[in-house]
Amino acid sequence: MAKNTKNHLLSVAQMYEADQRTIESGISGIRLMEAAGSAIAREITTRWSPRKTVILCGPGNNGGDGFVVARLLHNKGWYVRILLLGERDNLKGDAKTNADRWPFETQPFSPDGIKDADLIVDAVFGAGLVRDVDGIVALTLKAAQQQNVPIIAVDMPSGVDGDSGQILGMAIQADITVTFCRAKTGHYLLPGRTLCGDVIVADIGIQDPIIEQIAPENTKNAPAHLFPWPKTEGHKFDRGHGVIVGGQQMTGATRLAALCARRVGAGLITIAARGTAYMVYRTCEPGNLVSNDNLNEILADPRKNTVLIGPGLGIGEGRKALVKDLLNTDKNLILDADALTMLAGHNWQNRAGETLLTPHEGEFKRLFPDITGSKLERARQAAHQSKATVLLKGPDTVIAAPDGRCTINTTGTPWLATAGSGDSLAGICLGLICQGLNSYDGACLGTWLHGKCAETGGVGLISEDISTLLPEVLKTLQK
Ligand SMILES: NC(=O)C1=CN([C@@H]2O[C@H](COP(=O)(O)OP(=O)(O)OC[C@H]3O[C@@H](n4cnc5c(N)ncnc54)[C@H](O)[C@@H]3O)[C@@H](O)[C@H]2O)[C@@H](O)CC1
Ligand SMILES: [K+]
Repeated sequence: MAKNTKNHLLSVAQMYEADQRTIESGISGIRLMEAAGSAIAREITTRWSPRKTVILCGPGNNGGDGFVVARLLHNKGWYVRILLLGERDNLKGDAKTNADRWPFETQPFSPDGIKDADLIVDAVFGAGLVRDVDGIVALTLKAAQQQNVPIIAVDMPSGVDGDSGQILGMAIQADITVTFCRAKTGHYLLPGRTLCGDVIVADIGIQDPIIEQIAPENTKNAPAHLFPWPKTEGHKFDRGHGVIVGGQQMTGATRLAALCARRVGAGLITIAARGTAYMVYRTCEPGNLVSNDNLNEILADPRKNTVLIGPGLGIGEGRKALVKDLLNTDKNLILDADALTMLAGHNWQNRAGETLLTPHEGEFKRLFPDITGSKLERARQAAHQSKATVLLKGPDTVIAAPDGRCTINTTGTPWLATAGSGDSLAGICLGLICQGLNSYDGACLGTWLHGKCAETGGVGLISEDISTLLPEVLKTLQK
């Protein structure tokens, strides 16, 4: 059966491979370029009326796409000028063919060349960006930015690395970015995601089986069908029994996590608590089970299958020993916040249960000080090293599995940057994993739901709202 590959994200190398395989299958490069240029022209003409347009063409095939756009807009009666980087005679292949189809002069790159533009098409660099943008290109792109008119980026905003989303030298801020076949990882990793504006993925005739053969390891967002809907004949014990190691002082963190775990359908949640905190938990939400038994005794019940430790935990030798002991159990384990901090320098081993680590950037650096690279690559390496699913938090959260798969999450709002938001996310993941999702699926779906709650809540969101918003978000998943 054909797989749904629409959520897959390609690396730049995979995009070249998809182009190449398509060309080998009998669709010429020139046809692909015509389809790419047509898609861009279509996106422009459906949004804007004819106006003075400047197309910035680079020396490669991104520039070739620009020549196609110029021709198609000109044929529709638009006034179009092209600024070309480098010599027209030096163009090669499909880009040369399309430059030859442009019967007018081109002008060299210069800030002055932008002056009368009412709309700018950035066809300078796409997949082929290999070094920092500087010199006359940087000056011309800056002038384009200062012109304050709509900017349409072809494939990627020039200066943004298609894999990492990082800026090479400088980059242009686009209003829309039209890319081809599938989005690339750099479209969704920051700062690339912001610089792209709206991302439009256009079909240029690359067939799905080619993407299936390439089998991209990166995706965007969790498939919603993973949600473990309660069954009519189900029982609370079929829906998992999660345990949260309750914080002694910051009891709110544990309570937020427990609420979220229950909202996503966990059958039972037990808070393991000691001392005065035990009474706090006993007198709060009545739907939580609360136990002050020894944690080993609590976990002796095999139905208690998943443990969350970290929210509000604090740091200390006893607590560190507790985290290490949990790593030696066969329970599914979600390690968050202080639990992660205490594992700096840990020698990671394969575990019997599922393991999910949910660090923010600071915790990640303490846990994996030697890992460098793009956010995607760092999460992937950390998952490989720790043999655990790694959920690297941020506005562009990345979830990585030890087998190399990664998901970039795109839901959420800046209102999630608030105390208690991470505890809620850990709780959602606990609720999903205790119901039987593996740690990767649970983390991907959990992050997606968490972000959707923020989008649904809108402005003024506080962490207490997240669990309350979950039912509204879940309703949108029901067919
Ligand atoms: N068959 C294909 O491969 C297709 C490619 N398409 C387009 O082709 C693009 C990729 O084309 P290319 O591989 O030619 O790459 P690009 O056109 O993105 O850039 C390559 C050129 O830019 C130069 N360059 C790179 N970084 C530079 C810098 N910082 N300063 C100055 N010069 C720099 C390189 O030396 C090379 O000449 C895609 O982004 C897409 O727009 C589309 O037409 C669809 C089909
Ligand atoms: K571009």
